[in-house]
Amino acid sequence: MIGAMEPAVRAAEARLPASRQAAEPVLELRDAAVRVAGRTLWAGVDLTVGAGEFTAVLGPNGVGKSTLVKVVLGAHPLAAGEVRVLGARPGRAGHRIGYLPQRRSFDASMRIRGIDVVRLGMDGDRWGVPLPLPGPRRRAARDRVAEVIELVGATAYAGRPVGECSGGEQQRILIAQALVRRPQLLLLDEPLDSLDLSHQGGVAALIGRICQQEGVAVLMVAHDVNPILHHLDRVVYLAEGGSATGTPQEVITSETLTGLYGAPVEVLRASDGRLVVVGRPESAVGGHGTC
Ligand SMILES: Nc1ncnc2c1ncn2[C@@H]1O[C@H](COP(=O)(O)OP(=O)(O)OP(=O)(O)O)[C@@H](O)[C@H]1O
Repeated sequence: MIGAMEPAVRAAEARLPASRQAAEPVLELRDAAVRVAGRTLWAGVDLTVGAGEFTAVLGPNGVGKSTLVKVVLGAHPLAAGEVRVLGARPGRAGHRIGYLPQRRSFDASMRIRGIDVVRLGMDGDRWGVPLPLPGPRRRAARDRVAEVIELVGATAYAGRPVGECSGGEQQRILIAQALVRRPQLLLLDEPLDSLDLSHQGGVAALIGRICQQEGVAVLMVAHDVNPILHHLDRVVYLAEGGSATGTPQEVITSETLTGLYGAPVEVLRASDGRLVVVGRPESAVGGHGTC
């Protein structure tokens, strides 16, 4: 097992402005391990995420990436170690966390408009008929919905039925919904899944911008690191029983992945900068062999 790469974390933190270095971490995991159905999925995860930082969770299918997100949400317990979310135990942060679950999309017959989907992020967790908000609060809510729709670049189609929107447009609407209550931490579970390459690039750039402009920390499960590679501050790479944490340049190397898998793995860089991982059980950096 490869533990956390503390020098890597220190190097990443040294790049941050002093105000952000001093602030309390948004998310901290210390020597964390998870068991599911009597099996240790991953262990030794050490991770510190500060405001405005973009972290990817990588690893093969079934290794426990979504389970890590559930740990942060407080929906799955750790078997060992510690986790702190916004200075408290998981499950206490409420609307300070925005969450986009895996494989959410809308049926083509869905008539609700994009703007209404975003507005549901404001108060959709409350049961019953909503009480009318007083004027100033109603205006503030409406302005925030418009602001966040503009932020994700969805103004042109937010008034259309969401079922008529493309996969990439729906993903932007859903990201807007997760952002509408100004979360400090955004959890995204494979938001690029099923998008074509150009939409992947657009949504990846959007998420990078959200980190920088809004100061939101993002933890994103990804199956292919390449679309987000240039926006990332660090990665958590999970493998059966172990983990490695650091900048992409430190973790996605032949040496680190060979140690993590306990079998020869080669990381190649294509002429366009994409990473290609060869000789391991299943791809988590791109397509198997090439990407
Ligand atoms: N409630 C459960 N009971 C038993 N096993 C479970 C349960 N929930 C998850 N698992 C198992 O735990 C493992 C990790 O699941 P998880 O969804 O976290 O993996 P993942 O890395 O996100 O996978 P993928 O890349 O395929 O989405 C899987 O083998 C899954 O079958």
